[in-house]
Amino acid sequence: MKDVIIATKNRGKAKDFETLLAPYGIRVLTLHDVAEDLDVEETGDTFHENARLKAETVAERLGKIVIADDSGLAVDALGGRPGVYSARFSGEGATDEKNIEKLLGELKDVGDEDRTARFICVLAVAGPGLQTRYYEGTCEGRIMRTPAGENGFGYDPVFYVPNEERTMAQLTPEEKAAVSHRGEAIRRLEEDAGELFGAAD
Ligand SMILES: O=c1[nH]c(=O)c2ncn([C@@H]3O[C@H](COP(=O)(O)OP(=O)(O)OP(=O)(O)O)[C@@H](O)[C@H]3O)c2[nH]1
Ligand SMILES: [Mg+2]
Repeated sequence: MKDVIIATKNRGKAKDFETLLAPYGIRVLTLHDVAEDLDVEETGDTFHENARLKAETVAERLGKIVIADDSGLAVDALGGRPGVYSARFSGEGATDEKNIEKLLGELKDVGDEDRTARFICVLAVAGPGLQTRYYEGTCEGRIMRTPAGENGFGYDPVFYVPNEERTMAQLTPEEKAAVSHRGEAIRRLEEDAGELFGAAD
């Protein structure tokens, strides 16, 4: 069993990574396991910048290779918002529920045709002696008018995936892994995984 460190405190993300990496016999460690006290300020304007900040700060602290994930929801009718601010959309003390409420409020008068959106995920891999690398994934969908489904996290209950004819939160973890932005980014990283993390046991 190999350990891979994901520089995140988001338990929903961590679960996504567990599902994605379990087939390779990889155990996921997060900041809750390796550096609970570390809070990296996400001061960047782009997913790449914030992913780099998180990956490089944690890699430097631990002296190990780490993966960071910066991700979010871009809604066309909102000019790409909430984007890099997805986690903080509803302001101080934001929760998934409050973020969804704000999103549905802003889209209240937007017709079905114009509710297109995408999830974006940028993974950064940083480590000692390594030039930081990036892997990107996206997932196209539409914003529902009411939440549906219990799985996943964040905006998953209001993100409808046309090909699956269900919301992201109505998919099983394995189904989400197959279609999500995070899944696509991990599959791109896979090509370099042997070199970065050593051959799987
Ligand atoms: O419904 C969703 N399904 C997903 O699959 C997903 N991926 C990202 N998001 C949203 O985008 C924010 C990331 O912001 P983010 O990258 O800064 O992460 P975070 O602050 O939650 O944790 P950390 O990794 O920074 O510790 C999250 O909180 C969510 O609101 C998602 N929502
Ligand atoms: Mg964050």
